[in-house]
Amino acid sequence: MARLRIEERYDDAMAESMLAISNEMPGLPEFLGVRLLRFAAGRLWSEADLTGQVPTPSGNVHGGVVAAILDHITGAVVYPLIPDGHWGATTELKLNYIAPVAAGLLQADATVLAITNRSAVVRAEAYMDGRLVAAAQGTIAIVAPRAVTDRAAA
Ligand SMILES: CC(C)(COP(=O)(O)OP(=O)(O)OC[C@H]1O[C@@H](n2cnc3c(N)ncnc32)[C@H](O)[C@@H]1OP(=O)(O)O)[C@@H](O)C(=O)NCCC(=O)NCCSC(=O)Cc1ccccc1
Repeated sequence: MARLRIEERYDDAMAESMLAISNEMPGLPEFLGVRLLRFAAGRLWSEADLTGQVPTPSGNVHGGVVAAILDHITGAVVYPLIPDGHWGATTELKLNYIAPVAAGLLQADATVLAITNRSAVVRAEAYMDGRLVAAAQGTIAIVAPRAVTDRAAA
């Protein structure tokens, strides 16, 4: 497969489908209250109402909640760029907590910095009241469906 640019890979129908699926299905996004808002080629915007999240003893939202949200959007942003049925498997994610997060509305966005046929490097940032509170960067492996992998190995 030839190396394609992000704009050439972008599938708007897949992006729409991701918005519908991710915002309706139960699971971690529902648990965290995170909603995907909008995709563009290699970009994703989201928000999460952290009002109901259990705070740490210091009264702030647990860092793991913010990490899970950034993990979710760094994976999700890749889907409109990869072949239908492939899996975006996060293999590494590093994160800086920059400021304490109080209960309220968190805004987070993800950007694909680079993508090949096998992996993507993605950056994500989280904001509270316009202030940067966390930044992450990760590697997403692009994994073919098992049936394709199994046929190639046979
Ligand atoms: C698969 C790979 C990434 C790379 O493996 P490779 O270099 O290709 O090596 P190899 O071929 O040796 O396979 C190794 C093992 O993988 C298995 N396998 C292979 N292909 C498939 C397949 N198609 N489906 C299922 N399994 C498959 C294979 O059977 C073998 O299993 P075994 O060891 O025999 O039992 C592996 O390192 C891995 O799974 N890492 C963990 C990633 C992870 O769980 N990340 C966190 C969740 S992602 C997330 O949350 C992001 C997100 C957010 C929002 C929305 C959506 C997404």
